[in-house]
Amino acid sequence: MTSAGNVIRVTLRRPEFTLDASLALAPRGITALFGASGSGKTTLLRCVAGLERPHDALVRIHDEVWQDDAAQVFKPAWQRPIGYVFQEASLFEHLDVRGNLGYASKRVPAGGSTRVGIDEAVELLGIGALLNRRASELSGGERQRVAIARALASQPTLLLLDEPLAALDHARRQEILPWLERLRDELAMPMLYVTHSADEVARLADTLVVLDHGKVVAAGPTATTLTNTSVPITLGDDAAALLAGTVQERDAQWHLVRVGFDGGELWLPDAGVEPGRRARVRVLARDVSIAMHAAQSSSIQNAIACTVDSIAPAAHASQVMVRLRCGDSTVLLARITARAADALALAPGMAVCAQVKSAGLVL
Ligand SMILES: Nc1ncnc2c1ncn2[C@@H]1O[C@H](COP(=O)(O)OP(=O)(O)OP(=O)(O)O)[C@@H](O)[C@H]1O
Repeated sequence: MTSAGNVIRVTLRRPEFTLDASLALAPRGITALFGASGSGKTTLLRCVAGLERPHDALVRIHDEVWQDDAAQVFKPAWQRPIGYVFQEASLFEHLDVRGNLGYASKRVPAGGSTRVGIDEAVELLGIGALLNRRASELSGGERQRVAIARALASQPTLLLLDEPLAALDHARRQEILPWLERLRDELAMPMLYVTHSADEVARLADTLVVLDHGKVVAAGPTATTLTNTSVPITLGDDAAALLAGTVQERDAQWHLVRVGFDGGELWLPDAGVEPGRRARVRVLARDVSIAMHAAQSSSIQNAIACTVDSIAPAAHASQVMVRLRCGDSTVLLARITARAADALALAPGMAVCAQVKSAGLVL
C-alpha cells in the first residue's frame, strides 16, 4: 500500500479510448474534473464508484481500499460508501422528500460511519420546509438539493457529482450554487465534481483537474491551474485568472467595492459583500489590456503594476496569452493581439501595467 490519503489511479481500455488517470484528493473540498466532451470525466467517476471495472486501479478513499489490482481487491459498487449525484435527480416520485431521504439512510452499510445524519443533510441543503412535499411537486433546483441531501444521507466518505447543475436554467443554477459552496466549506469530505462550466470551476473548485483524451494534463490549486498557459483548455474564450482577496470598502455612491489582494486592488460592482469578507475575483483574459504606464485619463480605472511572466500562443493565431505576475502570489492573464505584443516589444521580466476593464466577484 502507498502512503495514506485519498488516491485514485485508474487505467481502463476501450477499443477507441483509454483512461489513464491518477489523482490525489484532499480530505475535504471540491476537486473539479474539467475537460472536453469525451475526455473521460464520467468514466473516471464510474470507475471510482465501482460501476466500471478498470483493467488496473488503486482506489483508496478515507484510508479504505475499494480497489487494488495489485492485491486483487475489488469492492462492488454497493459496498463503497459513495454519494452519487447526477445531472437529473432520479427521486422516487411517489415518495415525499422525507421518504426519499429515509430510503437513502437504509442503504448505509452495516458498521458504516455516521458522518452526516439526515437532520444535518436537511439543514445543510436548506430543505426542511420541503420534507412533506412529493418529489413530483419540487422545482428543478429543489429536486437537486434533495438529491444531494439524499446522497449525503447514505453517509458517504466521498461525494461524486456529475454535472449536477447542467440540466438547470441560469436562475436555478444561481439558486443552488450557494448551497454547494456551503457543502464545500462545511463538510469534512472530498467531492469530485464534473463540470463543463468555467463559472462553476471558478466559484466552487479548490482543486482543478483537467482531463484530455483520458489523461490528466493539469492538476493543482484552481487559480494556478487556470493560469497555466500550457494547457490548451485554459486558453479559450473563457480563459481567466482567479484572484484571492478581501473586500476592503464599499462605495455606496457608485455601487462599487474595493477588493485588495496580494499585489494590488480592484474596484468591482457591489454584490452586497461586507468589508472584511474573503472574496474570489474572476478576471477574464479578454478583459485585460497591457500598457507600459498607467493611463492618466482612461475609462478603465483598474490598473495594476505587473511583471510579464510569459507569452504563449492563444487559441487564435492573431492573439497571444500574456501571463502577468503581480505581488508574490497573484497571476493575471491578458489576451491581446500578437501585433500589440510585438509593438510593445513585450518580453518576460518587463514591468507593465495591466488594465482591467471588468471583473466579477465569484464569492
Ligand atoms: N459504456 C460505454 N461503452 C463504450 N464506450 C463508452 C461508454 N461510455 C463512454 N464511452 C466512450 O468513452 C469515452 C469517454 O466518455 P465519457 O462519457 O467518460 O466522457 P466525458 O468526459 O464524461 O464526456 P461528456 O462531457 O460528454 O459527458 C468517449 O470516447 C465515449 O464515447
